[in-house]
Amino acid sequence: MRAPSTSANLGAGFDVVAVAHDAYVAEAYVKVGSGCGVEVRFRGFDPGGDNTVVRAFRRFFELTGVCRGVEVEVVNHIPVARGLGSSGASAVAALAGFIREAGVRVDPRLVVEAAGFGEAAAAGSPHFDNVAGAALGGAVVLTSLSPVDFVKFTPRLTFVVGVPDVPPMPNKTKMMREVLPREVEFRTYVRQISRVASLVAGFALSDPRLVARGMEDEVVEAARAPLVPGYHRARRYALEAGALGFALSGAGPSVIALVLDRDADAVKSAVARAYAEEGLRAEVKVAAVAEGALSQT
Ligand SMILES: Nc1ncnc2c1ncn2[C@@H]1O[C@H](COP(=O)(O)OP(=O)(O)OP(=O)(O)O)[C@@H](O)[C@H]1O
Ligand SMILES: N[C@@H](CCO)C(=O)O
Repeated sequence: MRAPSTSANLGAGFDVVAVAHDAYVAEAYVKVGSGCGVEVRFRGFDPGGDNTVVRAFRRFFELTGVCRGVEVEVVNHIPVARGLGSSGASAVAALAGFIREAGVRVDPRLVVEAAGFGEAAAAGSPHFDNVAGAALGGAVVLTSLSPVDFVKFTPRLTFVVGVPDVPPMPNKTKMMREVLPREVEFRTYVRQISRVASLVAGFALSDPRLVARGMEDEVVEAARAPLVPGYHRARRYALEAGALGFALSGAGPSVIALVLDRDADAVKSAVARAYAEEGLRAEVKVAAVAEGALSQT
């Protein structure tokens, strides 16, 4: 089973918006037997015993009242701790693999809720955006956090994803959530909800210029950008090269630019040049919106 990489937030949509893209994938190979409990092995990066997959299954079995013996092998091609949803995608791929192998029908909202709780192993607190994107694909908007509910759109969008090769900060997402302001000024709040409205309208109308307007953010990115190597130069060069919008991918350090197809190569080169001038190695890819893991169940 495969689950796509995702970019959460997209600027103003903190914790409630994510897009799934074909930049990378996480794979899970699942065997279902008798008994009750899950054993997970990781090929490549191993996050240790308390990981998102184990926590997601634990929550899934609680929510569904179903418990089976499950063996999972995860092969994660999504760069870890880079803001591309690696922790969430591995849990979603594993759960979707279980659903297919066990031949059960499950409300997608339960899958997203279980995997989102699993994210606490990575981020210190549950968040549902990355896992909703990995499960459903497309552009997902969380319309309720408790109980979890969402709307999926399938806009035709093209992105450039920049992944700087910087030493992973320990507990990166947890730390990036701790630097966020506790309060915002009311007029700031109103500007932000206008941006989220623009994100949603842009997804619904498949209008990249509306989506781009929602990728502005003066709360979360303002707090996080100073901690992200290359962010400002990559943003400036991407916009100068024709990008419509630019944002941190999730909690970073990766970045995501929204582009028209005709500008994709120019923006990709501009972002690569920005990182090179910062003395950073980076992988920069053009990516399209991807389908989610549950489309294969
Ligand atoms: N199944 C898993 N796969 C990857 N990382 C995991 C997993 N379970 C727990 N982790 C922990 O989470 C960290 C990566 O999660 P983190 O949230 O920091 O980044 P990410 O998921 O790659 O991207 P994003 O910022 O979009 O969430 C790893 O350093 C690891 O310690
Ligand atoms: N919405 C989460 C996404 C983490 O990838 C955050 O920004 O902390």
